[in-house]
Order: sequence, then C-alpha cells, then structure tokens
Amino acid sequence: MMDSKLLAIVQLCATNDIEANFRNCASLIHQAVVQGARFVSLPECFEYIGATPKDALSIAQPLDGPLFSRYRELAVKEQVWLSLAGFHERGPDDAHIYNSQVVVDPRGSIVAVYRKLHLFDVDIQDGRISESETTLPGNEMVLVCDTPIGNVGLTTCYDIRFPELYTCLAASGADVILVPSAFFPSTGEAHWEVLLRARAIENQVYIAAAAQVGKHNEKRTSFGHSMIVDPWGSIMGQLYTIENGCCVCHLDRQTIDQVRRAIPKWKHRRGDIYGEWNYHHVTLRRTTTSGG
Ligand SMILES: O=C(O)CNC(=O)[C@H](CS)NC(=O)CCC(=O)C(=O)O
Repeated sequence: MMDSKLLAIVQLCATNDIEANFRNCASLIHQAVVQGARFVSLPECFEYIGATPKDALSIAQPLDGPLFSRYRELAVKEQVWLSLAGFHERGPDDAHIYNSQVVVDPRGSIVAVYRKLHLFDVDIQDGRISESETTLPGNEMVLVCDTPIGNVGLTTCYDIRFPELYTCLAASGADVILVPSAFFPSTGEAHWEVLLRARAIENQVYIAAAAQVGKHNEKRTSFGHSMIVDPWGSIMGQLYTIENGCCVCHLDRQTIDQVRRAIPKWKHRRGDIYGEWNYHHVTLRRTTTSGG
C-alpha cells in the first residue's frame, strides 16, 4: 500500500503584493496536493505582510469578503483542507484587526476560526514590536475534530511560548497542533526548534509549524525553518531557509499511542499539587463532512 502523505506545511515569503501572494499560495497548495497532502497549513500572514503595522489595517477584510472567498475557492478546486493563518481579519473598529487562523474544508466551508490569544509586544534585537497596537486578541482555544489528519489544535506563532495552551489542547484530544508563524530571526535562531520540539515531547503530539521565510521588505525578515515534529520530538521534515516550498508527512495515531504507552506521563501528572489547567474550556469544532 502506498504511504499516504496527509499533512503539508508550506513555507513562503509574503510581501505587500496581495495578487502575487495569492498566486504563490495557490501554486504551493497545488504542489502539496500533488504530493499527497489532504490538509495544508499555510504560515501566519500568508496573504500579506506590509511595511508597517498600519498598512495591515488598510487592507483588512472580513472573512466573508472577496479576498478570503478566493482562498476558500482554492480549497474546493484542490479538494483539500486548508489552515489559513494570520489572516488580517477586519476588527470591530477601523483601528484594530484580528490575527485569525481559519480552517476551511474541501467544500469551501469555514470549519473553525481561531484568533491569536497572545500578542507579540516585545523589545528584541530585531526591534521593539507591539502587535497589540493594531491587533485585538481572541478569547478561546479551538480544536478541530475529525479531519483527515485527526484532531487539530490551532495556535499561532508567539503562542508557542505558552505551554499551558498546548497542554489544554492535547488534554482535549489534539493529535496535531499547528503553529503557523512569522518568527523573527533573532528569537528564531535562539528558540524556535527548542520550543517546537519541547511542545511535541511534553504533550506527546505532532507539532506542525509552517513559517514565513526571508526578506518581506526593507524592515522585515523572517526566520523560516518550517518543520513537522513527531510525538517523540524527532523532526520528520523541515524546510530550512528554502523560499517557496512544502513538506509533506504522514501522521498516524499509532505513533502517538506508542509514545504514550512508553512514557505514560498523563497518568503521572500531579494536578492535585500544582493545579489543573483550564482543560475544559477548549472549544471543539466538529466537522460535518467526512473529509472528502
Ligand atoms: O505582524 C504581522 O504582520 C503578523 N504578526 C506576526 O508576524 C507576529 C506578531 S509581530 N509574529 C510573532 O508573533 C513572532 C513571534 C516570535 O518571533 C517569537 O515569539 O520570538
């Protein structure tokens, strides 16, 4: 039997050219599908990276607007599941957007919307960054159930630094957790791989991180190194600093079960000592299609 390759992560370098970004995403999604992907995860800000945060406000559209509709049509055309992350979703007022990860099924229906919970307000070597100046945080954890790659937890970029979120998603039944990103070079070099592998090991789930790479404009560069990590913490596939590529991997439930039999840490947790996290507040999005 042929090994089916179900999950693809895409790596690309978005700019402020919305048309060029669309063509590039369409071509990369097609490439992934040709290689056997049934679920394709795009990096944060797949559709646009502007020169300044204010530029993003001017291009933001609602999810039922024309731009997002074109991406939904891609899912139908390619008969594939898509995670479209870091879409600049128009917010409640002209001064704010949401950083939204949207899962679309092969019928083109929106199955789930996850709005980034943790906003990147920091002072690092790459500069002083204040995502919250233009972006409002979401308020819920989201798990998409019963896709062709299993139960999919949704997180975005800076979220990777908050292990509680991952443990809540894993405890709620996630098989794989997506971390679409646009990481900065300085923190990417120091932290990216360690954080991704740690989240996979401690939660015994697959971690799939599609990332932006390269120079978007004069002021902004991203780290790249998209990767899929298995529940043992091994890197199954990675894209280093390749511009415009995808990486396709087969995920299976047996590997998760095997790792959990070997190290049954879920039975060993001492929630009675250090407290239980908010496990029961994960929003489950059940899918209505069989997954195509
Ligand atoms: O700004 C946009 O256009 C969209 N948003 C992003 O790219 C976000 C916020 S600036 N990037 C991150 O969260 C990087 C996190 C990171 O690099 C780390 O945690 O070290």
